Amino acid sequence: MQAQLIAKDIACRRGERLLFKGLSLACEAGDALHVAGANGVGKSSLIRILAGLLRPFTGEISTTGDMGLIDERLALDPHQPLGRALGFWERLDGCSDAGRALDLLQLDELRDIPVRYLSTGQKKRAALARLLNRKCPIWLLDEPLNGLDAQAQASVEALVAQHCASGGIAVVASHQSIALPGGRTLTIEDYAA
Ligand SMILES: Nc1ncnc2c1ncn2[C@@H]1O[C@H](COP(=O)(O)OP(=O)(O)OP(=O)(O)O)[C@@H](O)[C@H]1O
Repeated sequence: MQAQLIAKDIACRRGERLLFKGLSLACEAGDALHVAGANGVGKSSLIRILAGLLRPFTGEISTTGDMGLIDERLALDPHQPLGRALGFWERLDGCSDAGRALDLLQLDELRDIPVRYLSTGQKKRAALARLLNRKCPIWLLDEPLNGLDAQAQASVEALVAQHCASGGIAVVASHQSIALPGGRTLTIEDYAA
């Protein structure tokens, strides 16, 4: 079955504030979508709603295919060397070609460094390596370019393009511009409540 992600008539309330309402989107296999907007408009909230981690105030989400989320929380043991921390998930995820992600993200030489010592950009690349190893069709990326230099940003854009070219879906929340295949953008301010 092909990947699909559909959100219908979503409203989001945080605390006492309605952030946005009437937001719908539909992504099919191969689609990428840039979720844009200023700080605090609700980009992360939308990503968390799509991931099933936050209940929408109104509306419904339906998905076909597994989802993988990258946000500011790094789901890797900070006390383990990077190679071992990734290895833990590789075994759980049944990943057979773990070296590929380390290569693609230029992490090979950091294998023996404890995760807590990695720089911001290195941690972001480690999170992407874990996502690649999971081989899930729907990627939800919250500010994936934060902390990355220009070369690493271009690598992320290339990885997303590759993922979509092979039938994946990518929804990317970013306050900065990002080159995604198809160039579709959803601006949260357009749905301000
Ligand atoms: N648990 C919460 N209770 C109340 N308000 C919250 C809660 N979580 C977030 N907010 C508020 O909801 C708004 C949207 O937050 P969100 O993190 O989704 O914005 P964002 O567009 O991703 O911002 P940024 O670009 O700064 O990451 C913010 O004003 C934030 O303060």
